[in-house]
Amino acid sequence: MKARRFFRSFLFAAEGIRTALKHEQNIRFHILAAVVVVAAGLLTGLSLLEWLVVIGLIGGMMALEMVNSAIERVVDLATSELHPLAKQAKDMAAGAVLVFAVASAIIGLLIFLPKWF
Ligand SMILES: Nc1ncnc2c1ncn2[C@@H]1O[C@H](COP(=O)(O)OP(=O)(O)OP(=O)(O)O)[C@@H](O)[C@H]1O
Repeated sequence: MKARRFFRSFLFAAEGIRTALKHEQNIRFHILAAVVVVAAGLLTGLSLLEWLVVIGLIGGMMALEMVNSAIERVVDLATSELHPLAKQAKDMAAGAVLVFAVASAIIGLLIFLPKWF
């Protein structure tokens, strides 16, 4: 019974990922960026620790982008009117994505640049 519930939750999560891929252009951009980074990593040669960091950042970025999209939907569901709290919620969620993206870019540069130059 528990295993069935776990499996159902897994299916719902997979459905969420499919929805994000279908409707969110940002997610598709992140996938493209991830493919480029992984290709660069394979060509450059990364240590195990560096791969762990890169994979963690890629996964974190995509997960955060999906949470941002989920927050946008919940806000839109809660109100169709302009409300300062709706703006704050959406802007903070977008800000969280930006913070993680900037940190990821800096970490990526710190990993790759010394190997290239
Ligand atoms: N109900 C609302 N009340 C007040 N401000 C809102 C509301 N909905 C969106 N906004 C604000 O309007 C701007 C654009 O919002 P929008 O929902 O188009 O988001 P977005 O970031 O362009 O997302 P996306 O295009 O990925 O759906 C943002 O600053 C957002 O905070």
